[in-house]
This record gives sequence, structure tokens and C-alpha cells, in this order.
Amino acid sequence: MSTKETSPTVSNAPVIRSDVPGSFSWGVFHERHPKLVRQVLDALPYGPAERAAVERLLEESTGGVLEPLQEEAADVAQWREWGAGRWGRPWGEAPFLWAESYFYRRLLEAIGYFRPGAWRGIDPFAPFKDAELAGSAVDDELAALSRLDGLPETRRAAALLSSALWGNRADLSFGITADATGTAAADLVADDSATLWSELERAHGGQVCVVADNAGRELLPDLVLIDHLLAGGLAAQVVLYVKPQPYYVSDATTADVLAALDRLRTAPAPAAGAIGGRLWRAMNDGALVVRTHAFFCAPLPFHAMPADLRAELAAATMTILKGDLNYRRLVGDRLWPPTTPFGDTVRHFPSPVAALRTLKSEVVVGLTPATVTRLDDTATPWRTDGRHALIQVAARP
Ligand SMILES: O=P(O)(O)OC[C@@]1(O)O[C@H](CO)[C@@H](O)[C@@H]1O
Repeated sequence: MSTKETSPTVSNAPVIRSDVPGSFSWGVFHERHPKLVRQVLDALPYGPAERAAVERLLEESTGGVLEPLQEEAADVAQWREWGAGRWGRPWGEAPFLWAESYFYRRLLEAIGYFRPGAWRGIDPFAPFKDAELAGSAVDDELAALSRLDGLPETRRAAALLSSALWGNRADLSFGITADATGTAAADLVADDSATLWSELERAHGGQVCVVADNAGRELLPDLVLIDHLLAGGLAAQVVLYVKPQPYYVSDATTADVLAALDRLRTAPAPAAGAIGGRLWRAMNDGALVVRTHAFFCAPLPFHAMPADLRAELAAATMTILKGDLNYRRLVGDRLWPPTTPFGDTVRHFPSPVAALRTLKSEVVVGLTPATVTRLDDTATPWRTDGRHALIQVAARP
């Protein structure tokens, strides 16, 4: 897979890096990653070799220079190409997206994910994903699904979309969104949901692609939304893209889809069980297809996607991208002026596209000046505190 970065169609804002002490991106490496490493090493009984390799990665990524992958794996040549000119340079000089993505690829190397042996293929984040999915909060959320059945169709659809949106924050369950006016409006900084529904209606019965973000309590509402699209005929087929390997802690893999599907199917709540059964049959029939592509673990923006993935997505009547990382890759992880039109930054995308994202990093586009002023006046870290979200759509011209 040869991917060359081509520039977006608008003038380029500065690429976000992680070399400014005290910045959000600097904090991800120097504050979040040390905590993550402790959690990972405490969650599974790795041996001395794996533990030492993870500690070396942490030391390198917070004060050293970029070292290439040390062990053979299918993607080593591609990473050598992606890192050309970067090896031997400080981690902070690389684009934040590049460096953060590489950190997770190196973490997998350190714990032996690709190495022949006992740890091959063991998801280092599985303990966190499993605990979240098994939690009583999920029981309560699935039970609340039955409350949606009694709602008028448009209210139910709005509640499902809102649950999928806020699932990224995983504390606004079906129950809460069923009671809200469709979305936690105060925290929604951009809301193109009406356009999203009208575009889905216009393309009635087409193929919708959903690019998943996190497993567990985000993937469950994503699956329930997918069931709604299929059962209501808004999509004849849904392609759900997941990651080919563990990534950014919570990102969903095929194993996580199967676990979430099983959680639905075996839920005591009849509504959840019915949805799980329909999704299982949809996978049997090919109406729901789970797919992946190596590029979803690439350290590059989506405007650099390879031709084969571009061709796959071009067939979609709508591609729905979930979460913060996908948003950064979609619009470009740059310090755009927040009022930059969303459509200007996504012209490269091969299909009509929608972003459902809670704001957990600095990049944001498509806001009105009044919204930016309102948010700035709160004197809070609104770009990164996960308390705000957006639904943004760029329809087919
Ligand atoms: O894509 P998600 O799961 O919504 O969030 C991922 C993410 O927000 O977490 C990191 C901060 O912890 C960011 O750098 C990254 O974009």
C-alpha cells in the first residue's frame, strides 16, 4: 500500500505537533501515556522482556528520538516509508497524529503482539474493553432501549443518533437521550443531524459505511443505530469498518464487534436481544458487513488514503465517521480557524460524509463565530474536555 500525502483543497493551517510543553498534545505524551503504560502493565502479567520494552518506549517517546520498528511484521516496510526523514529526530517534531499513531504501533511491538510466541495477537487493551462491556452500566443502558420503542419514529431516530454521538463520551446512555430533546443540545457545538437524516432519506436503500471508533459503550449504540438504518430501509447494506489491530486503547476490532453483538443478543432486555438477533442475521445475509483496512491504523490524514480504500468508500451513499481520532484524520490535524467551513476540509473524501464526534483534541472546524465566542467565554478547555460534541455533514454536491 503506497500512500503519498496530497495537500487538502484549502490553504493549509499549521500541522499540530506535540513539542510545546504544556500544550494538550504535549500532555498526551508526557502525562496520559505514562498513566496508560502503568495501566497496561498492571492489567496483564507481561514478563520482564515485555515490561522493559514498554518502559523503553515510554522513555524514548518522552525524551528521545524516533527509532524504527525493531521486529519483522507485515507493515514494517510501510512504516519505514512513512518514517523516511523522521528517524533520529525528536518525537515532538513529528506531526502529533503521526507520533501518537506510531506510539501505539510501537506499544504493540513492545508487548509482543506481532512476535511469534505466547503474546502474539493478545490485545493489550482487552482488560479495559472487557470490564467496560461487562459493567452494570451497560445492563442499564440496554434495558433503557425498550423505552425507545414507545417513542415516535423521529424521536427514536434522534435518540439513537444522539446515543451513538455521545457514546464517545459513554455517559449519555439510551435512557438519558430518550428523555432529552434528542441531543444534549447545550453541549452540541454544531448540529447537522437534520441534513444527515435528509441525505440518508434521499439515498434511501443505498450502502452506508460506518467507520467505528471505540469498542464497548460506544460500539453498542453504533450497532443499534446500524440496526435502525437497516430495519428502516435507510440502508440496504451497512459496511462497518473497524481497526485491523488494537489501537488508541479503545478502538474497536472485529473481536470487539463480536463481543458487543453477543452482549446485545444475550441481554435480558427483549428490545436489546431483538436488535442483537437482527444484526446477527444481517451479518449472515450480508446486509451488515464488517470490514477493515490497514490504512485505519496509518499515521496519516484520510486525504492520503490509498486507491483501494478510496474506491470502497466511493460506493457509499454516506460514510459516517465516529469519534475524535477519525475527525482529526478527516479534516486534517491542523490548527484550522474554528470557523473554517467543514466542507472545505473534507472535499477530498470519496463519498458524502458525516462526523459524529465528541471534542477531545484541539482541532475543530465548521463552527459559527457566535459559537466560538460563546465557548471561549466559558474559559474552559472546550476543545479537549470531551464535554462538547458535533454532528457535521458534507452532502454530495
Ligand atoms: O477517537 P477517540 O477515541 O474519540 O479519541 C482519541 C483521542 O481523542 O484520544 C487522545 C487523547 O487522549 C487524542 O489524542 C485522540 O484523538
